[in-house]
Amino acid sequence: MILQAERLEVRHGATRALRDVTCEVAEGQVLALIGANGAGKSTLLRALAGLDAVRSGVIRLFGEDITGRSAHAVARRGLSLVPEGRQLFADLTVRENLQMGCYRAPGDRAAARLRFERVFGLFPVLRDFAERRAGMLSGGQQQMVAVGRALMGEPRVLLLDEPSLGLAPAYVGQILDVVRELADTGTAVVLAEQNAAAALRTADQGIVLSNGTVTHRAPAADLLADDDVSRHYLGVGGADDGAAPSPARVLPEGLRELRI
Ligand SMILES: Nc1ncnc2c1ncn2[C@@H]1O[C@H](COP(=O)(O)OP(=O)(O)OP(=O)(O)O)[C@@H](O)[C@H]1O
Repeated sequence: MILQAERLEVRHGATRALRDVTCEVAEGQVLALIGANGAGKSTLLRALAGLDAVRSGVIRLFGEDITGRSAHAVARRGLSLVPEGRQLFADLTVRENLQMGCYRAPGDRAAARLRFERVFGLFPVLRDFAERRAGMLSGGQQQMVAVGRALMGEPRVLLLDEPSLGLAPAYVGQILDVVRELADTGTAVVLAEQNAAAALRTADQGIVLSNGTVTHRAPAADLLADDDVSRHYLGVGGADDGAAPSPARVLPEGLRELRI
């Protein structure tokens, strides 16, 4: 396993955001993290990336204990996080934003050019918009820049926090296709998503988080077929729904979601 976490506990003040969470991801595999709002998905990704302090438990990257290491040290060992909300530099161009991702693996000009080519190969629209300011792009295109920027550091492990959030279905498919492609070329990916059905269709393994603990752990295909998971996280239509599934939101009986 490239990345392993054992019995993690993370607190935010008085809130125990993660309790006894164990997970792992292998080279070439996608692990989907499923769960409702506030379940602990972002906290788990941030803990793995060295951004949230781990109170107890162990994180190993390539077999090395990295628990308590700084985010910078973890990044240098080949792990990259694409945070929720993208966090691009809106006033810089697409090319400049991508360039920012190179700091982890500076290399020479030729190496940088190859990395640009790889990102443009995965997201051709970014080549066309390379000199545009990132803030002018659509949400889906900005998400591509965020993923592309992470890839410029040539990570062996990629953590993605809700990459489909707010995107049109066409973009969701495009981003998740690239995620699959990255895994198929050897990257280990951890994908946190409320868009559970789409994530599980992309993933090899999945875990479901609820209130900071793991409630289900299984191959992604088994989770897609699981009645309990389907009812709570996959929305109407569940695994067979080809369209973008509804987000995991369980409303009290009698209440209908208000769509504006
Ligand atoms: N900086 C923080 N300070 C205090 N509490 C926090 C902080 N970040 C998260 N929490 C709490 O920790 C718990 C887990 O939150 P987390 O953001 O990890 O969940 P999530 O599954 O990623 O949800 P979302 O999909 O809304 O991002 C929640 O109860 C949340 O309110």
